[in-house]
Amino acid sequence: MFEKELDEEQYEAVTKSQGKTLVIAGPGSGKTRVITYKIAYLINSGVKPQEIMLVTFTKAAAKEMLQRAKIVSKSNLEGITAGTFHHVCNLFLRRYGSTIGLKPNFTILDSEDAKDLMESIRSQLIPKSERKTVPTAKQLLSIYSYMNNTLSSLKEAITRYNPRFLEQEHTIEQILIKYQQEKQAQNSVDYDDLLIHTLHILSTSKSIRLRESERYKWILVDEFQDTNIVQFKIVELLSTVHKNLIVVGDDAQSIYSFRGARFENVLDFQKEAETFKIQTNYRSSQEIVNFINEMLPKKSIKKTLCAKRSTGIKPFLVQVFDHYDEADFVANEIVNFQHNGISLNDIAVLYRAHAHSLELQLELSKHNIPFKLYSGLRFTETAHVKDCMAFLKTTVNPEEKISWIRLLKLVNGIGNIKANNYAEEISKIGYSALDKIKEKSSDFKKLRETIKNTLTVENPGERIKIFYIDFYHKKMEEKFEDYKDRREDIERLIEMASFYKNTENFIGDILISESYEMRNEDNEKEKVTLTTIHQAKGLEWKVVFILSVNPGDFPHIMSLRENNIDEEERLFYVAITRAKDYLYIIHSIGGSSRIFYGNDYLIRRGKSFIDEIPFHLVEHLEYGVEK
Ligand SMILES: Nc1ncnc2c1ncn2[C@@H]1O[C@H](COP(=O)(O)OP(=O)(O)OP(=O)(O)O)[C@@H](O)[C@H]1O
Repeated sequence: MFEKELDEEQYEAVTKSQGKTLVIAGPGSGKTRVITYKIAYLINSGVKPQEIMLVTFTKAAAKEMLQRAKIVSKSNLEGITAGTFHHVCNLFLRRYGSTIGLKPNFTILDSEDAKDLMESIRSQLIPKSERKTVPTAKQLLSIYSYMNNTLSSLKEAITRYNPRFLEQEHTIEQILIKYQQEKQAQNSVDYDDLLIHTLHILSTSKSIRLRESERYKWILVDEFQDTNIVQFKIVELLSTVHKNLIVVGDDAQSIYSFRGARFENVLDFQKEAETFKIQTNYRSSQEIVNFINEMLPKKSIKKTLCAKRSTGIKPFLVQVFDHYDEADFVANEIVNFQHNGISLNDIAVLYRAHAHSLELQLELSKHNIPFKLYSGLRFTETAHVKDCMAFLKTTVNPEEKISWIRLLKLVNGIGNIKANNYAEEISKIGYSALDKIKEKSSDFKKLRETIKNTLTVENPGERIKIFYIDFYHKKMEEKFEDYKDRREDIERLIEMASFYKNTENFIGDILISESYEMRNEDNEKEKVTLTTIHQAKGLEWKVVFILSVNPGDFPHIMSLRENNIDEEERLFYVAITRAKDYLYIIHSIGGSSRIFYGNDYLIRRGKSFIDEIPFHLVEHLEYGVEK
């Protein structure tokens, strides 16, 4: 059965795997195929669908695998349990939730609901005057979720999230206790509870554990490298009786530790499991595979991929001067590919952080190249960039009310009505109206002062910088949980703006590129994909560009500071393994000046992936000039 459809290693993994089994699947080696055929193989060997559980990372993956398995097995697979951990645990709790006091009609709070509940508890428990120092509802949920998904203590979770909140540990604990009580009183659970409650029931009730694990003769887990400790324990407990736990994954592609994924699950499981490796790569050209083999992350299980495809072109290692040259280079290459008949849909640009794509977004717009973003909003649509642009607009055109309203609403104590009234006033009589506004808060005075100070400055970059340092950075910390990432965007915005002599031109360029993009949103079919590497997981393109492979950008600045770059190595590995035919790794010698960190030189001396690249495996290109 299936000898023709599978290669030798896949065949072994499908037909010989039983008991505790770890299938280490290299990138592009056909993980999906192995799982699909394993299901079909089991069915054809007489296993009933209801005796199989398949757990996947996304709902879409489960659907795709089942569809294929149905075709291969010629069975409708009626009764199989398949889906994400959340799905599987939800089914479980519908049956057994009553043992921990959940009524069968319990409801699930989605992330928004959970945030609303947390917010209301936070407001109830913390007096208004003290709220500033307490984490926001979103931050509290992140801490809570990390604690649940890693089974760590509150202290550990806070330390990992942001040690500055340690002072608030007691308060945070009170809020979280109340949050738990409230959920229980409302007969509801959040996403994490689905896992935590399931684990609790399975660990404490022997009869349920035996009944369920008697039922599931085979448990298959996809993307095992990204499971957390709770998920790992759940599938172990569910396979207590038959012990047929087949997990498939690639330890070298584990990239979700920030969410609690535990790369060590693979290594721990390997100690007690039989291991199969599938190492034929069906995706990339021989040259790219040679390169991939050399870049295997150091701490991962040894594997050597063997390319199935014929030879192609070596990956390109491109040295540019700075981000502008980088954007210019990529845009030009994309135009060339287009001329050579390659569809824009076959091209992707990958980066470590959304901020690295900003110049490119503008450059693609200038070249009329449509693109879609998998990660984040368009630069110009993000709230913090819009805030800065609103400020900038008020400095050139006091008559524009929309920008004034946006800006004034940043001030504590100014809501919609006041902001509208003040904006009306300023648009009529100009900046002098600012002095007539009777707002006593120091916040407002600060804003007024900031505006006045910037009016005498020519350079738009300098204007945003003053606005940011004197006023906005505090607002950003209050408003956004991910303010650190957003700070990078602001740095880039300042950097871009500083190339312009006059503010009107800068605003014009930014807004025109934005309106071009809006116009072309829906009617263009072919688009280049711009995505973070995290979002590119599992996907593939003919042409892949990896941007900003500079110390501090990628590897990320935080990982360099913490001297923890293992996960960055795995991210780099995920990135390079997405390419089928053309791979470009781009780094800059100039780099960006990190205005607010001020320690750029230090960081730039940190680890660089470029130093690790065997030079004979890549084609070298240089682009751009020293400015
Ligand atoms: N035995 C095979 N013969 C021909 N093509 C195969 C075979 N096995 C897998 N493939 C093809 O290889 C490609 C990569 O497979 P798949 O997307 O499942 O990889 P993967 O292991 O999930 O990779 P990654 O982890 O890098 O995302 C697919 O196009 C798949 O159809």
